[in-house]
Amino acid sequence: MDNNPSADISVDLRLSVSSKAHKPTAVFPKLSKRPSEGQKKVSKLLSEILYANFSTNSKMSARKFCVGGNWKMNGDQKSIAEICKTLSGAALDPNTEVVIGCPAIYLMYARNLLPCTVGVAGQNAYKVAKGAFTGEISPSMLKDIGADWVILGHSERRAIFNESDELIAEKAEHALAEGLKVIACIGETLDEREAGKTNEVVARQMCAYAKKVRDWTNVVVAYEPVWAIGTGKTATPEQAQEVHAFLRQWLTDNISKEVSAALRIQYGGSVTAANAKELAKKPDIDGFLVGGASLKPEFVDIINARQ
Ligand SMILES: O=C[C@H](O)COP(=O)(O)O
Repeated sequence: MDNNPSADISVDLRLSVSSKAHKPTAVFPKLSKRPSEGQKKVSKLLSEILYANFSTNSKMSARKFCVGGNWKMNGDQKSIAEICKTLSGAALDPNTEVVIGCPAIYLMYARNLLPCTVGVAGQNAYKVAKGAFTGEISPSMLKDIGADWVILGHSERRAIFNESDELIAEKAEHALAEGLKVIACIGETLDEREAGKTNEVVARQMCAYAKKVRDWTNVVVAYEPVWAIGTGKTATPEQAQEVHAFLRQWLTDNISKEVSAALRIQYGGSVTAANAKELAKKPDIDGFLVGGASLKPEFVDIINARQ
């Protein structure tokens, strides 16, 4: 039997977990006598395999909650100063990353008023660094004035400004190359949902990003069902979780297990202080992208939804 360590061993797969180290302490074969060398080898191997899986799961639960406020084309100096004052004076959950998507013209103004722990995002950026592109702004310009993020592929950019999956992916590729972090939006319309095409649509949008994005470290995906945006019709926590779980599996199948475990997926669409806590309990919802409510004091409660 020593020569064939895998033979005749029944293994107890339950993990003994140290709450401090978050590491299984041991996995031992059930033995009626002292373990042989072969059995010890099998036990060690199983411990390593299980610890590797456990580590991946630990990373999943360690995804830092990330809440974005997308102010869209709203605000002026006075109202922005008020929102920034509210955020500066509030006790924000230190375990939640906060990003404000501000109209480009007020980005530097907001940057100077917001706490330094709050990130600032452009709401769009073009796919090249500079040139004859009247009206556009580039990722390097955003970086130059203190933004560290950009929101790309929002459904309003897709629907109103006819941005294609391909253009959005090119923008993401360039923004990442310039050192910005990207909130990459996806989501289905009501017609697509009612036609049973939700998964197909979000997979197509993810595929487009995946053709251009090589390193997902600085990407957060925002799943925003278009029918829930600005309508007051939030996806139920179950509906949102179902799509987030599909996306997680899509990432495992098409990118890698590691990216799937680490990538944060936000939910967006009529998130309010009233529904944020329940949504935040879902295992694959790693934050929110908030429109209307991010302009109100209740945004603080949304940021703190996990407390
Ligand atoms: O980017 C944010 C989304 O469009 C959600 O907007 P909303 O919270 O007003 O529905």
